[in-house]
Amino acid sequence: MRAVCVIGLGLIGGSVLRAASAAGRPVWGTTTSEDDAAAARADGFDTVEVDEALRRAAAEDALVVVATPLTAVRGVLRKIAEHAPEAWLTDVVSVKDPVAAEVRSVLPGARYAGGHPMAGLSSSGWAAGSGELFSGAAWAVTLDEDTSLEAWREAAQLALDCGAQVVPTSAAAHDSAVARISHLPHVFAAVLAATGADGGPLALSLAAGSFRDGTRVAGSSPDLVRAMTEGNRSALLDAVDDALGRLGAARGSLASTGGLKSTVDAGYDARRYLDDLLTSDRTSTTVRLDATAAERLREIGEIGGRVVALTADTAEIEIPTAA
Ligand SMILES: O=C(O)C(=O)C[C@]1(C(=O)O)C=C[C@@H](O)C=C1
Repeated sequence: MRAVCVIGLGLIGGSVLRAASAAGRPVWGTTTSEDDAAAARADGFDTVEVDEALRRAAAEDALVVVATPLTAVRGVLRKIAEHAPEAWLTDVVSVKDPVAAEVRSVLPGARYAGGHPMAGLSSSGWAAGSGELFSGAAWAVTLDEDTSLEAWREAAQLALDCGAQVVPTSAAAHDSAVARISHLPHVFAAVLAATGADGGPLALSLAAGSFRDGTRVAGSSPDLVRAMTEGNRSALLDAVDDALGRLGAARGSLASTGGLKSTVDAGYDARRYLDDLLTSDRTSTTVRLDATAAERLREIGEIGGRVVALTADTAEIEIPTAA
């Protein structure tokens, strides 16, 4: 089993390290946080300083996983270029196009496929992580024209070892999807929390389920939220525009007719669809891919003992999810 070297041992990196280790892979990690390093060591994990971690990655032909905030990625890639310029490489950063662009410019020899586990908590740091964080979660693994299939397979295998479900996507399609279902919710949560707080102590002392659910991620680390939302600026602007259009329509309708029917009905239908998706007894994931990506994935055939099946005409991919 290929060894795994994790750079950044916060909530996500720390959870990858634990899960990969539990899957039986040799693992070590490195972090600039003294607290996270000490906590990881106390839990029995091998942590070393970054140069040593990367020298070891080169010697053992390990998979290097970048698990730092987007703002630190360029510096980390430069370090990797110094010690392991042809590394097997993936990352768990929540935007994919900017990371892929950095890899192309700083580490052209790396065998890279981007990754993004769709799991998190509003708390951060090693102590908040767990080897089960990704269990059953979707994990995007990016496939673009210049992605090597071997690198894609390595990144997908890590996701499977962490108990996640692989969702293949291009970096650009990922970024616009995630702008809507992750970055926009973080902006909404911030706006909602601040708007509710403007209602004063009475409003907050009456706050119950809807306000708590809608504002939960407003309690996430502001630095991390800013790094992911600002890092996906263009796609997020489109999503914000779309949402503003809907809010404007809701306001217009409320002001003119007093009715919110179309707003509420559209939200209800969307949420019911999501619930069906989450609760259905799925034995496979179906993702629509463009024809080129589908054709390339067909070459992989199988990852982690699971067959990747493509339906011929529609360029959809079915990945059985049963472990
Ligand atoms: O559950 C949370 O607290 C999260 O914010 C997790 C969440 C999200 O759902 O938006 C946030 C960022 C990650 O990149 C992926 C998932």
